[in-house]
This record gives sequence, structure tokens and C-alpha cells, in this order.
Amino acid sequence: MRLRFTKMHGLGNDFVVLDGVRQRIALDAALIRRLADRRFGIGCDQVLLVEPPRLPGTDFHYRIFNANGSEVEQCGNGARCFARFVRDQGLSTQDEILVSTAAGVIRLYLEEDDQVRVNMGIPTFEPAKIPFLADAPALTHALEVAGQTLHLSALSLGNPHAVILVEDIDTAPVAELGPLLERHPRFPKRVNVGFMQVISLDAVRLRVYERGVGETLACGSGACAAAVSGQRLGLLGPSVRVSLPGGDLRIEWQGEGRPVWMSGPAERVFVGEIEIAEE
Ligand SMILES: N[C@H](CCC[C@H](N)C(=O)O)C(=O)O
Repeated sequence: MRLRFTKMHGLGNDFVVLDGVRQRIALDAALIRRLADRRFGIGCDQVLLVEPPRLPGTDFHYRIFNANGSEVEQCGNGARCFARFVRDQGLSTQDEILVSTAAGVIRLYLEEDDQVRVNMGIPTFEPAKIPFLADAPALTHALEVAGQTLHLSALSLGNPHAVILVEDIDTAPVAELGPLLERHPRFPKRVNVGFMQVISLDAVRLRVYERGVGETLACGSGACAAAVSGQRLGLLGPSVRVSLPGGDLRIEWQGEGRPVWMSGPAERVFVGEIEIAEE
């Protein structure tokens, strides 16, 4: 069977986007891993599946799969590419698109200058969503990792994030600490790990070791998690430029109980077809 796909990226965080509205697609973890494989498949950090709406008042459903085949609740860079995809494919003519995900409903806005703005929902510090915070939602928590005591913040944007403050992201031990934290027992659903260097009240540099992938060139939900954590620590204001290795995102948050807004680009790279085994 031939499966049509579109290759896209948000600041180098790259995706295979599948139209599940006009083609019937049965995805399983093995097929996801094959599509994501940079040698034996197409290659991407995540596979995004566009599906017909499941909730009244929404325009689409959005499923997200990490390269390791795990299905997850949220993908910020992917949401921007989702909006660009449905417009380019003629699946929608709207500038505002309401999409249900495993984490709830997100609202996407296509803007003139090829930017996409996303209401990423309200960050939560509830232990039910981020069990790490079961011992009271303090602002930072000490955690022993590889003989070091790390001080990290933790929160959920639908998907789980830990954020560590570092002096310089260029020398941050991302490759060493990322995998150890990603699968630390205190994060039973594993976790995305952000290493944040605060530059000023409205600018940070960030690297993210993503759950189910490894370090990516950018992480939209990770940028939101970093900006929210920094604001709660009194280090950042309500509007932050987050500079990731792949480029910059603008993140805005008006405080507890309010949604986080993310603005940034979404690019299409190529379209193609891949042979997959019949069902
Ligand atoms: N690795 C993430 C999903 C993708 C998030 C990232 N690509 C983004 O732009 O938010 C997780 O397992 O929760």
C-alpha cells in the first residue's frame, strides 16, 4: 500500500505529517518507528496524524507519535505545522482552527507573516498530571542524579516537562543528564528535559532532551515549559523570546490559571509516498 506524507518542520524539529482524513491509515508503533527512522524510513522526530473531528465544535483531531513509537499528548512545533498542513492541503480555509488532542483542545491561528500562533492551554502542576510534584508543588525540587543534586522545576502542558537552570547551554550536560532524567523513576511517564539559560527578563536560551526522541533542534512545549518555570521563579516577564538551536519562539503567559501562547514558523519541506505492508 502507498502512504502519502508531507515532511515539515518547526525550527528544525521535524515531522512526517499524515492526512488521516482522506486516506485510511492504521498506525502501530512498529510503523511509526519505520517512518521516523532516518536510514530505513523517511526520518523525523515525530509523526503527526490529522484526523476528522471527534468533539463537537472542533475542526480536527490531532495524534502525535514520538520517533520511538510512543503516542503523546502535546507537540507545540507540530501544532504549528498541523495548521499550515490543513490550510495547504485544502482541508481548511479558516484562520482559526480548533483541534482536539489527547491532552484537550488547542486553538491554532494562521497569521500573515507565515507565523502560526497557538493557545497551548493552561499549564498544570497537578500531581495527577505530573506525579513528580506529589510532595507539594514547590517551585523547584532537588533530585539526585548521577551523584549530583539537581534543582529542577516540573509542570505539564498536557505532556510532562522538567526544566533545569544552567549557566551556559553550550556547555550544559544535555547528553549525560537528559537520558538519566528522561527515564528517572520519579517520572513514571518519563519526561521532556529543558536546559534553560536566562539572558534577561524577556530572553532565554534553551536546549531540550525530548522524551521518546533525544535532543531536538527545538521543542515548542518545552519552550512554553521553560518560560512558565522562569516566570514562576521571578526570572522572566510575561513575554519571552526563547532561542533554541533551531531558532526563536515567542512565548507569552499572563500567570497562574491562564493559557500559554506560542508563536513561530512552520515549514513544508517535501511531499512523497512510501510503500507500507497492506493491513
Ligand atoms: N517529545 C514530546 C512530544 C513532542 C514535543 C515537541 N516536539 C514540541 O514541539 O512540543 C513528549 O514526549 O511529550
